[in-house]
Parts: sequence; structure tokens; C-alpha cells
Amino acid sequence: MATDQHPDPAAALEPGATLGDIGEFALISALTQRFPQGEQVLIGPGDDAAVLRVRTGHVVVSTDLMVEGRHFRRDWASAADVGHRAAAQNISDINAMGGTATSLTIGIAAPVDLEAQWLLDFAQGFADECALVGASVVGGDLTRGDQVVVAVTVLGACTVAPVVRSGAGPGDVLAVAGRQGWAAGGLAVLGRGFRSPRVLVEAYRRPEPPYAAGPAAADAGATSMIDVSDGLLSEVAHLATASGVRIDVRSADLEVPEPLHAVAAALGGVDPVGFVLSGGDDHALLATFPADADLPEGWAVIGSVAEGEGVTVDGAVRTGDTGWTHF
Ligand SMILES: Nc1ncnc2c1ncn2[C@@H]1O[C@H](COP(=O)(O)OP(=O)(O)OP(=O)(O)O)[C@@H](O)[C@H]1O
Ligand SMILES: Cc1ncc(C[n+]2csc(CCOP(=O)(O)O)c2C)c(N)n1
Ligand SMILES: [Mg+2]
Repeated sequence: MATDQHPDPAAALEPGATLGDIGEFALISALTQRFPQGEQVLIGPGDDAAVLRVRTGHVVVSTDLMVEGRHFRRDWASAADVGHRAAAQNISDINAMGGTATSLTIGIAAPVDLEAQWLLDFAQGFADECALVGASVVGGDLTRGDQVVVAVTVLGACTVAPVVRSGAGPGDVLAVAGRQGWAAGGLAVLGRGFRSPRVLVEAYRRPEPPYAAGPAAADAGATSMIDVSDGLLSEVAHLATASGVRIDVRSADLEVPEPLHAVAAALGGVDPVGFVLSGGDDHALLATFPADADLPEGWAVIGSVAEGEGVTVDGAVRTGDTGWTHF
């Protein structure tokens, strides 16, 4: 469907032109031109609401906020990186239900003196991440704020029953898919004013959630699932609490990539496994499976489920950091 047309300011964006220079409706036009519409979209950006074709009997919905200074810093990541991450963390929540994201809306607050190019690059990064799963940005909102705030809502579909947090049972195994701990290593490095190991900094800037692993786990009979946004142990605790079980993580089964060893040593000999146990931002998936299930590609067993409550590491309650909390 046609969008309210305005000249694309990206074509002749003066270097340093701000949001205030471009104006709200020209900005919206420039943003939406970066969002291709999939065949599930009947009405995309441009009307009072989007209209979507729904193929399955249920819609999976999630929403996530990103606040400048809290979730990202403009001096630590490019606009495109922030766009990729804003999309990734939302798509990941659909992945964690065993679903596939189809459509997203994106609300943006930004200062009037923000460079317009930042917003357009953000939009391009966001669109490029959505393209990885074939999802479309179908609408949004734009308003003035004192800092950049991004509020995204994602809709998705599951072909089999959604995998909830509450289905883990005694005897199941705990498994992980995707990188875990890398982003926390990158964040630690940036926090100390460094830019390397580059692979960790890049993992923080632009996570690579295992998008195929969620639906594959659902197909393989996963009994519970969650994505790791706050920290591995705190997310395992959500599974344990929701399912009414005890979950033990075997630290020897956790993959600790070489650069994390280097960072841990540089930080004065901290335990590199700590990044993996309590780090967030990678959006790895955690799931439980029946012990006799064939784990899909990309999944590795890291623990077990028993009767009881709470989370243990190698059989003992771990004191200290388990993950990020806001309050
Ligand atoms: N303000 C709110 N109003 C209604 N429900 C909320 C609110 N905040 C959180 N929830 C619900 O609480 C549950 C847990 O929220 P949370 O934000 O921790 O989700 P998450 O997927 O674990 O983490 P992340 O935000 O990192 O994706 C979700 O089902 C969410 O929809
Ligand atoms: C600049 C900067 N400082 C710290 C962090 C770490 N961090 C912030 S919020 C969060 C949990 C997920 O948030 P939510 O639960 O709101 O989705 C994590 C791990 C970051 N990403 N950037
Ligand atoms: Mg989640």
C-alpha cells in the first residue's frame, strides 16, 4: 500500500543534518523506505495501523525497550549495530517460544539534535537483522526525547505448540544453543576503555542469536525454553521456578572461548566461566529436553533437571552474580 510520500532526505542529507533539520514526516518517510514489506503484510507503514495476514491459529507477541546509556551507548556501538541489536533481542524472544518472527513495530524517541544519518543507519541495521528471518517492519512511532529510546513489538508464528518456561521435568537435560558469555566479555572490555579482543566487542555490539535453533528445539520436543538476555544462571532460574524443578549446570560442559580467557586474565585473573554463567546480551537459547531426545544441530547439553527447586552449579548453590537486573 502507498505510504504518505515525502522526499527522501537520505538522498541529499547535508553532513550533520539533525532530526530537527529534516522534520518528523520526512523522517518517517525516509525510515519506512528502508523497510521492505513481506507478503504477510496487507497494509504496512503509512496508515493508522498495519494489517497482517495470519496463517496459524495463534500469534506470538513480545515487546522490549532499549534505553540509551542503559542498553547501549552511541560511543560504543554504531547506529547500525544498535539497530541490529534492537531487532535481534526482540526476534530472539519469539525464537525462545519456538516461533519465527514475522512483523515488528518500532517506536523511537530521539533528541532533536541527533544526526538524521544516525537514525537512518539505525533503521538500515534493524531492517537487515529482520531480513535474516524474513520479518517486516510494519509500523512505528517517532517522538522527541532527551535520549534515544527504542520500543519494539514483535509478532510471530509457531508451527507447533509454543515452548513455554514451565514444562521442564525431572530427568530432562538442560541444553544451550548459540554463543554465551561473549557479549559480557565485550562489555567488560569496553567498560575499561579498550576495543579488543575485537571478536568479543563485536559480539556485544551485534549479537548473533541462533534463530534456527528455537523452531528446531520445538520440533525436537523441547519441554521448556528461554533466551538469555540477562544472564545464563538467572534465566535457568526462571525455567526452574516456572517448572517447579531443580536445575544443575555442569560448568565443565560450558564452552569458554579463548578470548574470554584472555580478558579474564587481563582483568586480574577473574574466572572466565563467570562471563558464561552470568553474562547477558548474547541471546543464546536455553532449553530442556527429555533425556532420550535427539538434540538438533547447534544444541549442547550443559546440565540436568531434578526434583526440588533452584539452580545449582556442579551440585552447589553459586553465590554472586547470576545476571542483570534493572532495579
Ligand atoms: N510492564 C509490563 N507489563 C506487563 N507485562 C510485563 C511488563 N514487564 C514485563 N512483563 C512480562 O513479564 C515477563 C518477563 O518479562 P521480561 O522483560 O523479564 O522478559 P524476558 O524475555 O525474560 O526478558 P527481556 O526483556 O530481556 O526480553 C514477560 O512475559 C513480559 O511480557
Ligand atoms: C551500555 C551498556 N551497559 C550495560 C549493558 C548490559 N545490559 C543492560 S540491560 C541488560 C539485560 C537485558 O535488558 P532487558 O531485561 O531490559 O531486556 C544487560 C545485560 C549493555 N547492554 N549496554
Ligand atoms: Mg526473553
